[in-house]
Amino acid sequence: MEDLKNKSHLRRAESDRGFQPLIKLEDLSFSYTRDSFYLKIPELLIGRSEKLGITGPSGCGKTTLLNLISGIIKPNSGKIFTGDIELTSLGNQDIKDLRLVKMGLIFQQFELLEYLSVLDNILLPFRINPILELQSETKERASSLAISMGLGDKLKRYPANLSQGERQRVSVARALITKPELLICDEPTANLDPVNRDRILDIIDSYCDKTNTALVMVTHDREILGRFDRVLDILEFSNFKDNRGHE
Ligand SMILES: Nc1ncnc2c1ncn2[C@@H]1O[C@H](COP(=O)(O)OP(=O)(O)OP(=O)(O)O)[C@@H](O)[C@H]1O
Repeated sequence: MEDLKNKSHLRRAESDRGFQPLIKLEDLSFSYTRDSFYLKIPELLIGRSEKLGITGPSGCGKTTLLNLISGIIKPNSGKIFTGDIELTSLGNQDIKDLRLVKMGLIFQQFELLEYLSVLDNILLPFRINPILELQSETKERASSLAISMGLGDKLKRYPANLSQGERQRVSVARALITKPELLICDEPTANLDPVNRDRILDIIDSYCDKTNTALVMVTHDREILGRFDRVLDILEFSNFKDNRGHE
């Protein structure tokens, strides 16, 4: 348990270079309507190149926290900052734009569009939002991301003809195509075997290391906790009760 609370990376970052968090949550509280579940987070700072793992039992609020950080849902009170921008002060369209430009999202179920090819799935953020301009350089970047993930010969295929591991690699490439400052992953390896799990995690790790991209990943898998700079147990912040007596 002590390991889970180890904040040495953050303290090191703070003392090394006058710590400037990429994400800051302040006095945050959140509950779903008429639901007894709530999250209360006095303060949470995520460093600019930090790798943060989020754990806790099913239903304790891990996905809820990711949705708050990415602005998909809004807190009842408190503030969320992305760099200098107060996300919680923005309107819905500005939040969407901010998410699109600064964050890459990867989900357990891959969330690929079945009627688009691998290449078009990777380019999706550019196709659905006019604030991102699709240039020939972007297509070249999509191809090289795909090649670096072992998908170079599958750019014209459709998701139905891919393996689970390949589908998740496409969704990782789609999350990285916008060069996000923060990669948000909700159990990205839950549907993969150990070989594909490690391949995906190695791709994400080395991309984040090379580009100083921050990473926030929800996981149930204790075997991968050693990959993170810090691991946060959401039970610290929620009033979650489960049938094994956790409170
Ligand atoms: N849209 C919603 N409306 C009402 N309650 C919700 C909603 N989404 C989630 N909840 C409840 O909020 C709590 C936290 O849910 P959340 O999905 O964040 O948990 P989790 O830790 O990610 O769970 P899991 O590990 O099973 O994915 C749960 O009790 C859940 O039932």
